[in-house]
Amino acid sequence: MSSLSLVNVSVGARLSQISAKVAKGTSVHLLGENGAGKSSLLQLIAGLLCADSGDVVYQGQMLKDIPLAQLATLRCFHQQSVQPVFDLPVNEYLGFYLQNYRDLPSPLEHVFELYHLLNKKITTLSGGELQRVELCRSLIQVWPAIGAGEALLVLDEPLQALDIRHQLAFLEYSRQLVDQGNTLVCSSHHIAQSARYADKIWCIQAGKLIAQGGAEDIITPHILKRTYQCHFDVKRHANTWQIDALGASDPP
Ligand SMILES: Nc1ncnc2c1ncn2[C@@H]1O[C@H](COP(=O)(O)OP(=O)(O)OP(=O)(O)O)[C@@H](O)[C@H]1O
Repeated sequence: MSSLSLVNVSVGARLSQISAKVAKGTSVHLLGENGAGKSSLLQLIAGLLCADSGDVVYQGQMLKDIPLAQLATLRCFHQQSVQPVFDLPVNEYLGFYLQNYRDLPSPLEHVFELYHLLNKKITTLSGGELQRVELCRSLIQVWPAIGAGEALLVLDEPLQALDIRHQLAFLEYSRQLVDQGNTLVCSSHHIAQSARYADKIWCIQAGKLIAQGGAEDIITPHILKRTYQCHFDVKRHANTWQIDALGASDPP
């Protein structure tokens, strides 16, 4: 069953006639150059941007007909950059979102290694520390749905600012969440990590979905060149990928 269907969706000059399906319990990574439309598509999927034409259907219901309060229990949206406005310690900030939970769910505390950050003021965190707190906050919002394997996780550049250890910890954890039935749609500028961890990759170029499929079909020099206007050398190892960008001009 499809968790999410996009049917011929357009938004101004930002997205043009996008049609795709996301099965429940799968992960989709969006690749594309700056300004291609990845964030716009994620905002649309999260119900935060209205389509000019076409439909977004989530679990058999038109997304625009789902009350925001209900949607907020089913899907979370992690923004690409968040400026903290509250000068609060991290534990008090996250406490706003915990609702009926007394403590931070331990998998989140563990994956995002928040132990030593909990008493720090949120305004004093490094970029990567803030990213870990914000990812944690996004997942807390839908924690009951995650537990039931019913959540839709819409994450704009979740790997941004994370060091490599925290990138891998997040990617491994998101794989577990997807294997439990949750659905993940995220954007990424880390092509090799996406090739390794995504079930499906969507390539966005100038607001159009120009290619979609598994990594073995999509992560090719030809499709990456169409996506990024850049030449690539691609090598696949056992379960990792080596992807070298060779530059915009023709290779010698
Ligand atoms: N609120 C807005 N109103 C009008 N145009 C917008 C708005 N937000 C973004 N755009 C435009 O839509 C296009 C797609 O932007 P978007 O943020 O979706 O790109 P992106 O693929 O996420 O890029 P990046 O990799 O730089 O994050 C860009 O041309 C951008 O200038």
